[in-house]
Amino acid sequence: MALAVGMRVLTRALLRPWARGLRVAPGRTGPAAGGGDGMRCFGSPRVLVEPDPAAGVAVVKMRNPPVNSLSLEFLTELLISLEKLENDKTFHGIILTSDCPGIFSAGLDLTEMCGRKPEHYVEYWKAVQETWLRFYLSNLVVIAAINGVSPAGGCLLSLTCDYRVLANNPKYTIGLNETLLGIVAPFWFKDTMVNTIGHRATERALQLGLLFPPAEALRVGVVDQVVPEDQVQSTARSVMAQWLAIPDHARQLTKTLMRKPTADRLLTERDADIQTFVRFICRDSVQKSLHAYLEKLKQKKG
Ligand SMILES: CCCCCCCCC/C=C/C(=O)SCCNC(=O)CCNC(=O)[C@H](O)C(C)(C)COP(=O)(O)OP(=O)(O)OC[C@H]1O[C@@H](n2cnc3c(N)ncnc32)[C@H](O)[C@@H]1OP(=O)(O)O
Repeated sequence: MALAVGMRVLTRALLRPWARGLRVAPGRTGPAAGGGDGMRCFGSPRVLVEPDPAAGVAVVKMRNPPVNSLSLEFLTELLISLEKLENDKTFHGIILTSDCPGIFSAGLDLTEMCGRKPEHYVEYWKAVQETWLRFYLSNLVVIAAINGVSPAGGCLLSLTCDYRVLANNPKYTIGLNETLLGIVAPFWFKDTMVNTIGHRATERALQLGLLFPPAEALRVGVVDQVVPEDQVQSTARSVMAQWLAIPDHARQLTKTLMRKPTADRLLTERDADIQTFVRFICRDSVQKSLHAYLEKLKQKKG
């Protein structure tokens, strides 16, 4: 498909400067998680991929401690892993989960958006856009096994998936809480949420910066299933089997049909969106809010 090919070329071009110096980590030996045929785990320092070739599935574990914040390097590694799996005909689905106990992802890395130069903000925002586009439109079935708290960008990442399973732990809240930080969720964050839970629920959730605990997240539809913590991975696997039983080309085309109009909106306004982000993030008032928020996080410990 022209769009997919175009995006791939774009990704490669975008990734090249960031990817320089990144080395793929040597795989752990032994059978893949889920009883695969012994194919080695692979990945990079911040992303561990556990392949199960027999099932056509790979578990992608985010491991950017302490909180899986979506830094530029981490996003780059995630994209490289996704591209590698998409290019390997063995795989039809991935389960996206976390290797950091209690945290799925703390969202965008606040240090990438604070006290940096405008050129850095441009580079960072391109990576955030690219990650959203690539995950949102991936031909693979992508299931989020959400085993921790998932605010803002962490929630967005899970919303790009085809299905979300959340561990039933009251601490594991999920939502787009940007307004609480004095910032605004961009239109494509909002569109992704609208496509998932509808306009009215999104309007309320975004303005109030709601972080939903599991029962509430299920009720409003931010997640598809809430299960005991020790069943998140096994549930994600059974759901995956159900999705993989559908003829792949029909499922892929249907996914594109559903998601392309939303993705196209960003694709046509990509540069303008970068400019909007940079203008917004460079404002003194926004920088002050973000600094204050980061300080509050740091002081929590002391
Ligand atoms: C018009 C439109 C224009 C466009 C307008 C712009 C649009 C931008 C959209 C933004 C989207 C986002 O995702 S913004 C990010 C939103 N994210 C959040 O609000 C989550 C903030 N974090 C938390 O609430 C908590 O850290 C939480 C994840 C629950 C984990 O709590 P814990 O007690 O386990 O851990 P903590 O002690 O808090 O954190 C451990 C360390 O990690 C750091 N840390 C925590 N979250 C971090 C983060 N997101 N980025 C960087 N660093 C983070 C802390 O400062 C600590 O650093 P040390 O003290 O040094 O160890």
